[in-house]
Amino acid sequence: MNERPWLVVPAAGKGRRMGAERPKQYLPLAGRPVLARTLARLHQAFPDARLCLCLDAEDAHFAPDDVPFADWRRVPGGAERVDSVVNALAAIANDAADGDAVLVHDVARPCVTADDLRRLRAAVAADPVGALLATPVADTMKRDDGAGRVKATEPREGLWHALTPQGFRYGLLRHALAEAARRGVAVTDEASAVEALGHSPRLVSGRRDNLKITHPEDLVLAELILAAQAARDDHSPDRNDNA
Ligand SMILES: Nc1ccn([C@@H]2O[C@H](COP(=O)(O)OP(=O)(O)OP(=O)(O)O)[C@@H](O)[C@H]2O)c(=O)n1
Ligand SMILES: C[C@](O)(CO)[C@H](O)COP(=O)(O)O
Repeated sequence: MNERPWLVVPAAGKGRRMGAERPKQYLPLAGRPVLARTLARLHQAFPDARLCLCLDAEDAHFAPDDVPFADWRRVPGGAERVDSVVNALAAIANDAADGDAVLVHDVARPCVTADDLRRLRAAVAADPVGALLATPVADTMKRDDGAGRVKATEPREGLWHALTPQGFRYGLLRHALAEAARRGVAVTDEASAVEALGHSPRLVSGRRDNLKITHPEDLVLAELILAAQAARDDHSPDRNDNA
């Protein structure tokens, strides 16, 4: 496996659930756009990585100065997240080898730590199928009856929240996504496409504070998480990267 991973960052979403005046990746988070924060975390862990950044063709907010990587390219986003990832994999087809590691990370997850990123990368290197960060479900799970009442309490044993990054070898991931599209399999993350081939990606237990900014209150939480992480880690570059 090539030592320099490929990073695919889907950042072409509209942020409809956020309901802001611009896509959530361009909202300020502790003084910088969410996109800049997320890319800074990825760069901290993988300074030599090759980045594919999926952006909406009509994106009017992107600032190239927010990209800290030397080796990066812009790729047009697709209609859904999975289409953005497919576009990214197609864009690197001439440069990527089937055995190269590709880590896909939502731009909307700026609180991922360098430690989790490196552990995920190591798991991907060690596992022929691939791996994803995930965290065990901690709450009691209810199923509704479709009319606002509880139908059942579902067992939570063995249930995990899928996070990102999710990492796979280039050839397997491209094949899995193509097959999922051909068979009409619903794909909300990379792992589900690989699972549909009959494989079992490895679950790498990640931090619960690797939240996906989705709703307005998540932005407030993310700001608190970044502050707590910076206070915990004297060496965090986030302490000095507000410029
Ligand atoms: N067509 C799309 C849709 C989503 N994404 C990206 O996929 C990640 C996860 O998507 P989500 O959180 O659902 O983001 P949005 O699509 O922006 O949000 P919403 O569903 O509320 O509109 C985000 O980093 C988002 O930018 C993407 O690259 N291309
Ligand atoms: C990939 C993902 O972040 C895993 O939790 C998630 O599936 C993407 O979120 P979406 O709301 O389904 O786009």
